[in-house]
Amino acid sequence: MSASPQTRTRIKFCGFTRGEDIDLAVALGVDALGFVIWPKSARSVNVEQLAALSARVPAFVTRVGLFVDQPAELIEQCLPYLDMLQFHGNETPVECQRFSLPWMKALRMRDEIDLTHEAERYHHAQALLLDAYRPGTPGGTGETFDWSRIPANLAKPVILAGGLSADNIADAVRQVAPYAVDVSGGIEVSHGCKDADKMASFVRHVALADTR
Ligand SMILES: O=C(O)c1ccccc1N[C@@H]1O[C@H](COP(=O)(O)O)[C@@H](O)[C@H]1O
Repeated sequence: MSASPQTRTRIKFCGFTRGEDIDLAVALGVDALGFVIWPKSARSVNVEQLAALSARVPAFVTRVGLFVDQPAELIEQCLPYLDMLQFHGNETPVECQRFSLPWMKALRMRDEIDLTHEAERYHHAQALLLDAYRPGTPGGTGETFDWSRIPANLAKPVILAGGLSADNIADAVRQVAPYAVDVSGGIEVSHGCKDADKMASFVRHVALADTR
């Protein structure tokens, strides 16, 4: 539910593990930086690493913690270092809502998903993040999905994710007109290590698409 007209597509870069990559993303004007707390990810950081990386993020840049069906106690430990939560597993609306921070719910685009219903179900979410579906993997697959499956006028802001890169982001922004876009693999040299040129090119292509 968007209250005001959108002027530009917001950008979230996800999966930071290195301070120098954070500095580059901030310099590029990226709106939100994601930290994967899920330990099975090749991009995961623990609470101590999160604290150190989070301290590097200046004011007015949103620090997002990504969790996949993890214990509430662990999430509570991370809260002081975050501004927003990203639930990327099978968390229920009640489970997402029990913390003191705003949150987004990631939905994987399996064939039978009903996004209108999910938007009602997760009505306390600030946004819905739409990602590709690969059985057995919660996300970060580097795969795209058919963007035409996203209904127009969904009751929640859409954060488009899944296999985005400088090569396809302009098409994605023009076709979907999402509130924001989120990328991890498409701006990396290797898992958790971001590529300065890919990050800059991604931001440039979003801006170009926004102006047309
Ligand atoms: O990045 C991960 O390792 C990850 C692990 C578990 C769930 C989600 C994960 N990342 C999120 O997945 C999407 C798409 O990533 P990609 O651009 O296709 O690599 C994005 O929202 C990441 O935040």
